[in-house]
Amino acid sequence: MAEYEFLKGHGTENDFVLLPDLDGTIHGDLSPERVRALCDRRAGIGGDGVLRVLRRGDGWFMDYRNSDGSLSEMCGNGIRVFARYLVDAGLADPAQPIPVDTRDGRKVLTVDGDLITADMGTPRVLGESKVAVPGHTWPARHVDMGNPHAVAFVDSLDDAGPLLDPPEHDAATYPDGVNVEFVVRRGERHVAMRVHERGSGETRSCGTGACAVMVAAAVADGLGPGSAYRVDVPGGTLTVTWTDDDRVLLTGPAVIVARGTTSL
Ligand SMILES: N[C@@H](CCC[C@H](N)C(=O)O)C(=O)O
Repeated sequence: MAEYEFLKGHGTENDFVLLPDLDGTIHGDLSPERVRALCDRRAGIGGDGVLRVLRRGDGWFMDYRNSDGSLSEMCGNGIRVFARYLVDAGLADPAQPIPVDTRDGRKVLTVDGDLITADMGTPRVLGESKVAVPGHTWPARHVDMGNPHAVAFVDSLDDAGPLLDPPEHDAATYPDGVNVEFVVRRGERHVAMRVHERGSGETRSCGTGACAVMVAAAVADGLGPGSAYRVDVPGGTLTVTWTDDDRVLLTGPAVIVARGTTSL
């Protein structure tokens, strides 16, 4: 049985299985079944998603899959873990910006010791719809960070309940599903969130989600580009900066915690 190299890493406990496949010859067509097997927390390695590391031209491509095997355009924590892998493996110089292509286009990462910042590009602040869990319904702001988000401000993070199932949402607004964030205020420019991710369920952090939350909070506060928020997630703390030139920067820790081989 063939054995393949893997690594395991996380960004604020949003965890991933990394599959180095630099020239694209190892993993072929990474099937949803294999992704589910790798992400299985009992029979597999366990993770919220898979990051396949591909070389593309003179740069890199992050082939991201949710734990249910579905594709997403972008993963903000995943791309920071991806950059950590490149640096640890000697494939990228931490003193230089690191460009990584994704299904949402090129992102550029910068490394500052334990912290990695991803330039996530320009957010799209769209309309409002509703999200619901049993017993609660909230208005939710649609923010597109390359992938879709619905941001709901709630009285207590407990109100979201166990989040075992995807929250109800407007299928016309989100024909491909949605990542739903529940947010409370913690202080000035400081919020806390829980998230139910499309394709992965409740996770302990979501980078694109933290960016969507920051943007929704800033808009609600009458702010916009030129502001920064602390965003607490169950797995740690992220900093999101909305720059004067309308780009969103996501900063936080990203670590590789294990490496080995697998036949999965
Ligand atoms: N955890 C990620 C987002 C992963 C993709 C998402 N579940 C989707 O389907 O859009 C992040 O850190 O951004």
